[in-house]
Amino acid sequence: MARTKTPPPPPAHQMRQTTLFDALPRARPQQPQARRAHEPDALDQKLDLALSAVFGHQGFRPGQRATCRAAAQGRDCVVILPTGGGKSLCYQLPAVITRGVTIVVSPLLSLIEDQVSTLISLERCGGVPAAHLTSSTKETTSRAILRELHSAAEGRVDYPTLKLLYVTPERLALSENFRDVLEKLHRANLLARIVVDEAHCVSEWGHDFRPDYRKLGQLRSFLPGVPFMALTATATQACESDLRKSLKIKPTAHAHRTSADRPNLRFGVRDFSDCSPVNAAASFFLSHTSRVDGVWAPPDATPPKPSPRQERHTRRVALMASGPRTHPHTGTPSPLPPHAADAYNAQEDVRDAVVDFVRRRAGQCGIVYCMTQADAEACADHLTDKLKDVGTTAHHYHAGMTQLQRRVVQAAWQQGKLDVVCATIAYGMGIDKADVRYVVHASLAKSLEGYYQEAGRAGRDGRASECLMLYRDQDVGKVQKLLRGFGRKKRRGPKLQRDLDRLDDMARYCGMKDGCRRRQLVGHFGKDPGPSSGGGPCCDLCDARNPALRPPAPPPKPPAVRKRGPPVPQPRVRKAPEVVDLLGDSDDEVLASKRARA
Ligand SMILES: Nc1ncnc2c1ncn2[C@@H]1O[C@H](COP(=O)(O)OP(=O)(O)OP(=O)(O)O)[C@@H](O)[C@H]1O
Repeated sequence: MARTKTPPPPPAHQMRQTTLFDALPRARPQQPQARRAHEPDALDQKLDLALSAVFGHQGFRPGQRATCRAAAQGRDCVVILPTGGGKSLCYQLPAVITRGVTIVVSPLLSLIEDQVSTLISLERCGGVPAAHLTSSTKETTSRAILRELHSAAEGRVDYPTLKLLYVTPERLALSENFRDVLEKLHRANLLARIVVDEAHCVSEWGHDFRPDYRKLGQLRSFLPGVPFMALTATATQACESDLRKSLKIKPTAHAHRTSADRPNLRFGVRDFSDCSPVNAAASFFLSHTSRVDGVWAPPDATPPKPSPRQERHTRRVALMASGPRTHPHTGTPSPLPPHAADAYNAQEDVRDAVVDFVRRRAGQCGIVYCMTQADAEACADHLTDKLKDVGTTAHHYHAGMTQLQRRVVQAAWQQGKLDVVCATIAYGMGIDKADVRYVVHASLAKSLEGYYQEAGRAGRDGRASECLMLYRDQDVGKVQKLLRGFGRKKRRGPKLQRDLDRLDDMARYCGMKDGCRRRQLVGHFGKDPGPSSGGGPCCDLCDARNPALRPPAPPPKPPAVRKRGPPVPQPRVRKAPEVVDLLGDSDDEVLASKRARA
């Protein structure tokens, strides 16, 4: 009987793994949930397999599959997905299934560290090999990374173990050695892709322009043919076309832009500048609470709250009665001039509103954004102090803390040991916590783009969440001053004008008395999303117009029973003019009081 010969095993160097994907168990790919426009091919199967085996997801989110396919085929990509839409997967998955290293340029250290630690701790596949080269990378680690890349590029090892290497744009711009290694990797066909995350930083039309991002386009000249991928959540049309030009994105690039709409977010503004009618809607926003199942409903029995103006007046009268004012934290007497006392009161009002808002959401997780580091600390102290009874914990987070302090606070918050983080915008990018139920801005954001990105940290799990802005019109002046700069750093020219225009847009959003805040926000980034489908959360202005959500009108008073008889003479009461002023009585009463004094 003729025996069939088994072929000899290939030489060891041919048995190498070329990608991490090859090391994965050959499980059957999961059936895709949605019907696809094309027949699933080998690439689709590879994507499905890596999606479940490496990342543990059951299906792709809108836009992810097409982007992963285009990236794996070596095309340029531009991806504009809302915050929490799953942009990272669009470059991490292709990085895992293609040969070579993917370089990810990202603007923020905390974002980079977050991403790397998530990737290396993906347990299903024993972790995706990822690292970063930033100012926080230890010298020995940096040297080891560069050594490995050089070895692979020079053919001393078959391929680099690293699949994803995160760098800051500054690092890329500064390090000759790093540029050199990129060139060598490219020549050895081991440079898979350059990813530009938070790509709006490339454009001067973006709200967070970084000059070093602008230089990224130069990489095209010494890395010809290397595909680029640009991703952002907040790019207006102008910003998108500028970043395409700057990064020299090819016309054949795959583009995916979804509406910036986040239907699970409810937007509101509470105006502390005056007692505008918007405040009625805003108080209503504050007094409503979300149930865990995401249905919006008024709280069961809340005692009627005095309006902010009434509260302010009560406090001023009490202040006048209590003699010279003392600082609440230091205890030192501070005879404030009248305008400063006003500002101080407004600040107190804002903090009280934050306390009130957080108290109604005790046990939920949130972020409070503050303008300065001192504000963030004071706000966290205030919340901790006032919310002891409901067990809410709060801590500040800002750039003035050491890296270790920041890590401890972030870890406690991520693990649910801390309810609220009071932060400056340093805490904005890179927070991947699914169950943030609210984001409160205790001060004005500089632009709608920045605001939407920060507010977008809420509700990444898709469940109903709230975004509240506490607004005082004097904040506009403060932010304008910051934007104009001081002394030698004074700014001029068209860039300053663009920033001031963005601030105007932000102030206009806060001052809206009509219309829909969600439509205003989403329309700013592209197409108007149209009116809310109803039933879900929308904004304070829409809710105020919705008869189903209007608080029940108080029952009519029974008519007073008049007794007939001669009129009883009333004693005349004289009011001191300052008291009349403080209580905000009507002009008629002031006039009457003046007449009485005359
Ligand atoms: N296909 C998917 N199925 C389930 N979960 C997913 C999927 N894709 C991404 N996610 C999860 O969604 C969350 C948000 O993803 P990611 O951080 O990539 O969002 P993003 O668009 O980068 O947001 P941001 O702009 O805020 O950085 C992550 O926890 C991620 O694991």
